[in-house]
Amino acid sequence: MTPTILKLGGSVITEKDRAETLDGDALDAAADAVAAAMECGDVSDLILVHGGGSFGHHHASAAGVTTTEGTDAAADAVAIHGAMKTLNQFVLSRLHDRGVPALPVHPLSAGARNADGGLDLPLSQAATMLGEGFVPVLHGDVIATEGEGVTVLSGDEIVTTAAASLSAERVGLCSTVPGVLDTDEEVIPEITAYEDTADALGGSDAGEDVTGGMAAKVRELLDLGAPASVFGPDDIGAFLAGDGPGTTIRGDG
Ligand SMILES: Nc1ncnc2c1ncn2[C@@H]1O[C@H](COP(=O)(O)OP(=O)(O)OP(=O)(O)O)[C@@H](O)[C@H]1O
Ligand SMILES: C=C(C)CCOP(=O)(O)O
Repeated sequence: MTPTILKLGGSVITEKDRAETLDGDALDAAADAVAAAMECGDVSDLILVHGGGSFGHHHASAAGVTTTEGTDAAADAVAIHGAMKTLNQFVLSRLHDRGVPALPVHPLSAGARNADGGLDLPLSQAATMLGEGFVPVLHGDVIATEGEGVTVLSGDEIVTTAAASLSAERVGLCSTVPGVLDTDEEVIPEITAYEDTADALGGSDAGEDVTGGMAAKVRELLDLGAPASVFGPDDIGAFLAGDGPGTTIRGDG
């Protein structure tokens, strides 16, 4: 089994500058593209991951929790995790409306980080779901972290971890932008080293974001041993059909 992993950016499926606000039209369009690709056989072993948008990032920011700064307040952890489960439920129901057999996987209950930040995220549940014909849907979350309480786990880190442990064939990150943009706002077709694009790379312009926006995304994807595509919402279908839209990030692992 060589799955395809697609992340739906939180900035795509939510209104990132308004707390806990879904972008229903954008989520419908993404769900349409996934359902169409599955129905015509463009993709079969598909894992979906979604980001936090105005659900996770809003609560994480209010609690001062990031990928490295944790909290030991259970109420804050539950607020962040609960918001992400709410968003996950929206994603699942839009997929179910279209006949996609999606099942939730909540990382808080599955994995942990050690004191060095190393992530242990067992994914046998997702692998077994794939084998049974389901589409696992993971999401950015909080995760128990040695010495920090809980920290934020970004959807991007889930993507790279899952891609490595499940030997993903294809990896795609759908964000609001049509790819990684250079300083003239043109899509960069291929990135092989962080220094090539560092001048143009910033955080998220789409509201609160505790996980670092595009700069963090590129760093994460360069560490992956497989090529990954960053593209906009209009290119979900093209990606699932096997094209490499937007920017291809090709690190050396
Ligand atoms: N050089 C760049 N090219 C493209 N986008 C950039 C660049 N520099 C900064 N950005 C910002 O990065 C954002 C994408 O990162 P963001 O973390 O918001 O994505 P996401 O994965 O869709 O959302 P989330 O983190 O909520 O899941 C873009 O919307 C843009 O505002
Ligand atoms: C803020 C939380 C809880 C998840 C962040 O995931 P991301 O939006 O993929 O960076």
